[in-house]
Amino acid sequence: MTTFIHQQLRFVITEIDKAIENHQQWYQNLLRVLVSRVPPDEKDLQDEAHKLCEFGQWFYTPQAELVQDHPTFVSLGQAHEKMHKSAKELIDLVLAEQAIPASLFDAFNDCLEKMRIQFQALRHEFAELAQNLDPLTGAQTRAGMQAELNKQHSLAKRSQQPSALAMLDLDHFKQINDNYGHSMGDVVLTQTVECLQHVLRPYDQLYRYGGEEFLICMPNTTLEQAEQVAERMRVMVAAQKIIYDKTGNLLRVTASIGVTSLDPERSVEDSINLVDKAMYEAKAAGRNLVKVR
Ligand SMILES: Nc1nc2c(ncn2[C@@H]2O[C@H](COP(=O)(O)OP(=O)(O)OP(=O)(O)O)[C@@H](O)[C@H]2O)c(=O)[nH]1
Repeated sequence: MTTFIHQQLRFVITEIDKAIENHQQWYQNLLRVLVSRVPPDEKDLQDEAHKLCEFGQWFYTPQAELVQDHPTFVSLGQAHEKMHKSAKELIDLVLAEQAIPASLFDAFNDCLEKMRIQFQALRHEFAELAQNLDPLTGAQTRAGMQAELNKQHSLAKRSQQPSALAMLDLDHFKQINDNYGHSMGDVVLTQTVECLQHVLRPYDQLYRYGGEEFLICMPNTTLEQAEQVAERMRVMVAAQKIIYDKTGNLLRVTASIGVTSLDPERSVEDSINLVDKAMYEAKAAGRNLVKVR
């Protein structure tokens, strides 16, 4: 499944809001066609009417590519298409000066209601996703962290599926703020999260745990694999090219990373404490290091 960044989520929510409003307006016009026999909109008479309304024009273009595979969007796409096809049947009958059977009108209303429910479900889902993302970096906030860790913990207990945690803290971050300014510090945080997201798999979870500290939960990952991922993250963070002035001068940043397993035999809190300890060991041993506990 696609991982969305905060800005993308906001953009999609705006499109959903527009679609809800436009379809409200569209429905009123349809009623005028059906009841008062005003001429219909040409677009509604086309077989591909669902691609021609404003939402369709957005949904069926590359612009909306990032949501087209999303399961709730797939269902919405189907409900939306069915509703437009059903509306076309009603309009065709009106144009042929035939009565609309009550069953057909009921079927249309049913489609309309299903589509509205899908829109609301999507809005709710995306608003919730956006709420749980840190607006600066796009990493997840700690809001949903405990629930996710508990879930992985009980999965590990029931199915013997190993999970691992990593705690990553940027080194001497205060100096970055002091030397280059707080807004440059913000750029470093944002760029680092982007860089980490390239290393992580879609089902890994990246949480902003504190200012410049991130907790990573890696489901279905052994301790050895987690150490390799952490090593890749360390190398990628250190290799980042962060430009800090107009002449293209680069700023370098490194990270200290602790790794441990989300061991079903101990509590989630104990695993977090342990991964934190491992991260501090990496700091104490000279920084820009991975330590496993
Ligand atoms: N720019 C920026 N700075 C932040 C943010 N959140 C926390 N910080 C800063 O991060 C710095 C963290 O500093 P310290 O905890 O002293 O750690 P450090 O300088 O990274 O040193 P070590 O962790 O020991 O390597 C503080 O100066 C915070 O103000 C943020 O959102 N943006």
